[in-house]
Parts: sequence; structure tokens; C-alpha cells
Amino acid sequence: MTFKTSIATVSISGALSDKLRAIAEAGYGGAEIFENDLLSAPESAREIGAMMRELGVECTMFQPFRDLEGLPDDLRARAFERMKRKFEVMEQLGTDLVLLCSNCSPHAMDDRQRMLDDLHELGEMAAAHGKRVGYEALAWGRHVADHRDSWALVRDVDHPAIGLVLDGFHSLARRIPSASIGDIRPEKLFIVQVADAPMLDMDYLNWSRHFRCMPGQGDFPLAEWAAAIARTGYDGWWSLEIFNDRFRASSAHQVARDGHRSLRLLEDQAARLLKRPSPMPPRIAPKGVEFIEFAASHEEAEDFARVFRALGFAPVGRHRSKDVTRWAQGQINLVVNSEPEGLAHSFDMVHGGSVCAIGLAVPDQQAALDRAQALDIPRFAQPVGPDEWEIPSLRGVGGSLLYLVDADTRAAMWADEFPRAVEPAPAKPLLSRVDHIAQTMQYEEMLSWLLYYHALLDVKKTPQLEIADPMGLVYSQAVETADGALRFTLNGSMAVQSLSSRFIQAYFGAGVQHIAFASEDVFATAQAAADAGLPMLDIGPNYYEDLEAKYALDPDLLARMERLNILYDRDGDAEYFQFYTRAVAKRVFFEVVERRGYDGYGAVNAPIRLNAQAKYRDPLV
Ligand SMILES: O=C(O)c1ccc(O)c(O)c1
Ligand SMILES: [Mg+2]
Repeated sequence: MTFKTSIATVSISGALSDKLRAIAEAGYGGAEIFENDLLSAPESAREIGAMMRELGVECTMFQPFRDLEGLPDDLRARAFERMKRKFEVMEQLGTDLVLLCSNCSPHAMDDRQRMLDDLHELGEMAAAHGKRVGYEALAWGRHVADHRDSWALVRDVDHPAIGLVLDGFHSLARRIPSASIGDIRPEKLFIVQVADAPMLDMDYLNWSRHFRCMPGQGDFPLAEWAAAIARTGYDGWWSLEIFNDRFRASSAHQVARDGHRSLRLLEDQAARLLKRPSPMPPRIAPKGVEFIEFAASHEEAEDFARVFRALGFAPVGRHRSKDVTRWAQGQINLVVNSEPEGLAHSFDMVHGGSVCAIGLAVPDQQAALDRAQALDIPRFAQPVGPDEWEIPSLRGVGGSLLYLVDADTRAAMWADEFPRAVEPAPAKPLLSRVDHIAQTMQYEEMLSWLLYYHALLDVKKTPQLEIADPMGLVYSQAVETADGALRFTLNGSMAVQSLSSRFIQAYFGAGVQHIAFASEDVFATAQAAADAGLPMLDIGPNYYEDLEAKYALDPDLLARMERLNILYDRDGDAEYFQFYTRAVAKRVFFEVVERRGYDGYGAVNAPIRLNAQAKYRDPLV
């Protein structure tokens, strides 16, 4: 099952000609021309049409046309005249299809027979011009706001030039059951428009015009909806129509590429529901983090070494030919790369000591690569030395790498590449595994990376949270496997002085801002780290007074928490303990967590942490 992909030009930023180039480059077969984009373009409709043919992008539709059916006589004549003029524009663009939105005008009459008559006459006029009209129920339409009503009109008009446009946003925002799509005859479905959205409690118009997003980025049950459409036998265009303020502030190429990826994901999900063959292997089920690689100069490597030691890591191996050290304890591997060339070195030159790669433990390397390729996720390759084991990798957040490590690779990697033992692994580790990795990015990029992880990996998304930084709001959202073996949190902020934004400025881009390790005994870990002189993030006494008031914790426990700067959250009977280190070189910092049945990330404590970190902020310049 393969979708024919299209996108409405309104979905991306820039001038119309730039949009069309980005659309062609991302691999779409078609584009809907949004009228406002044409009105503001310096090129004529004929020139745009020629440009589209040259780019190999079919003009799938011209849109929107508003307010025609069910008007009083005087307005009606004007609307028909307007439509006739648009047929000329469509001729020049090279499309035969125009979208008619259900009438939103206060003059529209609730007179079904009149609407049928108008649509019939419109069909006659369109046919005479060799054109077709697709009728779409807007969720806020005055008398037609439900695809079951727009379909009933189209069905009853029964004119070959009048068909239906389905738009997932309007149907799913109104929670119309997708089973109702089964009544629609596929030859009457002229085009399908695709959009996801977060579940919000707001009016349809503003929700639609500002918060639409791509399949996989929102909360709508789009896979079931798409499967219901495919089941009718529909084999036309699947056209993204995304009104979103964030996307209009982003790179056209990035948004066009993400949109194409989102349609591939939707096609895959629908095929699986329908038990039809999908063009790609299923989502990858990662088993956890195999390693985290840091790029660091020798001096920075010493800074990291001090922190790693204090947290209980030992340098267990040296790379056999490269300036790379493996630190380990429990199931955690941290690799510090100080090579004078290669990706890690470039990373260090740009960002300073930082995380340049993450190794994901995956069950099947080839399946992961095939899925990434089908989703147009670029691979990364750099020269490998003789006898060196090549670990395939994908480009991830901020140009960092996501290595795909399966069982064979893992055995070869540690045994063959790091044969030189330095010190034995700690017998009694303070930390057991990587709990989560927090990546910070531009606010506009967050949905892009959410889609990346969600499309590639079998992860679910948590709802987006708003966290109060003393200098502005930070948005945070996690992707995690069902068993919690892999967790990423994505963070972004529009406030220029929030910690997230300052990270991006100081770091020159998006990247890993902190890493949380799991401990089975957070108190022992905190005590050992404090004894080793690790600079901790100090939490003030008010926080502990409040904890006492809220939870009536044992006073001894509370006193120990205060002494060791341990934060706390509770969810039912489940408990969460966490503490933070100071940032290394003002960039990456570390967290230690102990989960006692707790599944979240201590969001209530995030403002406390951010306030504590703001103390170290450089003064406003
Ligand atoms: O918001 C609108 O006006 C609008 C216009 C055209 C569409 O296809 C649509 O879904 C919404
Ligand atoms: Mg629409």
C-alpha cells in the first residue's frame, strides 16, 4: 500500500516558489496551491503552473473557495461569478480541482434543497469548464460542519463534477467516528487532507488555524481514520494541510521533509491496521542505551573524568588504536573521545565537551536501517580503520549520532575495540543504568524531533508540559518505551533567557543538556558523590519545609534529603528521588534518580531545579 503524497502550500514558510522547491525536494508528488500564497507571489498563475511541471510536482488542488451554497439570490450570483473567475486561474495553474469550504457566512440559509440546487448548478458550470469541485465540511461551518452531512449532500446532488473532500482535522476534532467513512463511495472522494492536532479544549477555528500538526505529532486517532479511508478503495492523493504558527517560523525544507516522513508513517500505520504489506519494517523496539559518547579535548576529558569518578564510574578500557576511553558501571557505558580528527573532534570544536553520539541497543540492526531509510532519516558514515568494526549510525538531534547496536555489534565492539583493561569495573556500582537523556532544542524544532523518534522507534509520547523557569516558560515532552528501558525528554523554550535557551546559545545548537542515571540507592550514591567532592546543585530549605507539609515524611529521612539536596515526588504509592550535579563547563549536567514504582520525571520539581540553576546564570548583558 503506497500513498500518493501531496501538501498544501499553506503548511510551510517562505515565498511560493521557495515552498514549491522544498516540496519537490522532499519527494511529494503534488501540492495544493493555497490562494493567498498565489495572491502574494510575484509570478503569474501560468508561471507557477510551469514551475510545478518543471519540478515534477502536480497541482493537486486550488483552495480555498468560501461561502457559496445556500446564499440569498444577490450574494449567490456574486459567488458563482467569483467561482467562474477561479476556473481561469486553475486553468493557468494546471489543476481541475477546487476546494469549496462549507458556508460559514451569517447569510447562509439552513435550506437543504437550496444547497442541493446550488451544488448541482455549480457542478454544471464546473463540468462546462472541465473542472471539478470538492466540498469540505469545516468544523465551524454554519449549517454543514460534519463530513456525514457534506457526504449526504454530495451523494444526493449526484453530479460527476461534485465530490467530497475529507479533512482529518475537521472530522476528528469533532470526534466523528471513522466507521462513518465506510459509507463514502471512493470515486466521489476527490481528495483527502491530512492533519493531526493535540487534544485541546478550545474553539474549532483557532484550534485548526494555529495548532494543527503532522501525523505522529498530535493526539488524533489518525491511523484508524486513514485505514477507514483506504478500506473504501480510495487511491487518490493524501495531502497534508497544516496550519501551524511554529511551522511558519521554521525552515521550509525541514517542515516539508517532516511532512513527507509523517505521511510515510501514517501509510505504515494504516497498512498494519489493515493487515496489508507496508513498505517498511515495523517500528524498532529499543532495549535501552548501550553507550553515550562524549566529545572532549584532553582538558575537558579530565573534567568529565572527575565527575564520572565521583559518580562511581571506572575507566575500564582504552580503545586499541584511538584516543578513546570507556568508563563503566552497572549497565552503563560512557565513551570519551579525544581523537584529533573525525566527528567527535568537529563536535568538540563547535560545542565544547559534550555528547556527540548515543548508542541504542536494538534487536535488529538491518531492520532499523531499513526503516530509517524508508523514513528518509539520513545515515552517517565516516572512514573506519582496518579491522575496525563499523557501527551503523543515523543523524540525530543537533547533528549528533544515533548508533544502532545489536547483540553481535555489542560483543565485537567492547571486546575487540577496547581490549586494553585500565581498571576493573566497580564491584558494587552506585548506578545501574541510564534512566533518561534530556535533549534541548529550539522550541520550533521540538515537533520535528518528536516525529523522528516516534516514527523510528516503538515509543509513546507523554503530554507536553509547561515548566516555569525563573526566566520564562520551558516546554517539555518525553518519548519512552512501554517498559521505560529508553526515555528521552525533549525540551525547548521561546524565552531567550530560560536555561534551555541559554544552553542553545552557549552550545551553538541543540544537544544533550543532561543525563539521568538510575540508582537503586540514591542516598548512598549522593553520599558517595558528596564525599568525593562532586559539586551538587543546592536546594534551599523552603522546599523541604513544603515537602514536610505535603507528605509528612519521616523527619530523619527529610533531614538526610535536605543534607544531600535530594528532591522528591510521589504519585499514589509510587515515589521518586532525584538529585543533580552542577553543569560540567556550564553545559551538560547529570542527574541521579531512584524510582520506586514511579513512572514520571518529577515535573513538580523542575521549577525548583531551574531556579537553583539560575543562580549560576551570567548576568544579563
Ligand atoms: O481555516 C480555513 O479557513 C480552512 C480553509 C481550507 C481548508 O481546507 C480548511 O481545512 C480550513
Ligand atoms: Mg481542509
